[in-house]
Amino acid sequence: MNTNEVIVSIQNVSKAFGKQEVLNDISLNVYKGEIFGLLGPSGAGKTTLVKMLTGLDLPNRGENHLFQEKMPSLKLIEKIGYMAQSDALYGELTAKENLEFFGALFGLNGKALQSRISKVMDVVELSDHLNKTVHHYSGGMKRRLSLATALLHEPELLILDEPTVGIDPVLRMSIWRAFYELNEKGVSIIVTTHVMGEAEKCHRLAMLRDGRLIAVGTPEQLKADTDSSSIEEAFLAYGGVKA
Ligand SMILES: Nc1ncnc2c1ncn2[C@@H]1O[C@H](COP(=O)(O)OP(=O)(O)OP(=O)(O)O)[C@@H](O)[C@H]1O
Repeated sequence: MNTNEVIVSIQNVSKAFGKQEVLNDISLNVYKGEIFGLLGPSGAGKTTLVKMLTGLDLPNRGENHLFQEKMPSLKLIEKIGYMAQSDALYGELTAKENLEFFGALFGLNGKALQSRISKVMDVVELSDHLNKTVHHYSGGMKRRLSLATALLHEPELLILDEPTVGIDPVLRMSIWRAFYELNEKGVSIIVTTHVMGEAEKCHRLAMLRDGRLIAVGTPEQLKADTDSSSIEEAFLAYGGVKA
């Protein structure tokens, strides 16, 4: 369901921590309706880039625009769902209590909040564990609950930082099914990964290495342009190191 409407515009963005340049002149558009992947090995700069897209960090040079609004912008908070790399959940609370807390932050309450909670728990297949203390959740369940918190306020754009890291292949497939279902309902998704198989599931991909953009395109284009039979081969052909 790709469209021509640009919802994320990354314009000549660079970022350094001290003397270490972590992102170098990145320019990139993401269109409404896309599942867009940021692929690169550990340390490539994926998290740094998505943090800037959510407004949690600022570039040293360049600008990020989301929905035609320069980031950071408080106005956009309701349009974005962000799932960070590490789960930001309260272990001593139940899943329901966690979701009530995060829902309240977005101004949800009463029946509307309870209805959203049951909907998002259904999406992540955790409905049977609503009243379980998060402390007793497995790592994979926590990832899925984090996704549920990102979905609560029905964001138009989901930004997911390695959402399936540490999750077994069966669960990974069920999470990707959830992404496709959300996408079919009009949600655009930006997802970071270093897993080649996941990159293949995205509509378009940006390949990052050492803070530089080395290629952008559909998985099919990237493979065809490098005469590769896999995304991994294409990544190496573009000058990436093994992710
Ligand atoms: N707050 C910070 N202070 C100093 N250096 C940082 C900071 N955040 C990130 N870095 C450095 O920036 C580089 C890129 O990190 P980043 O987390 O963006 O990479 P990544 O592609 O997301 O990697 P991973 O897949 O391991 O999460 C790394 O060398 C990291 O050490």
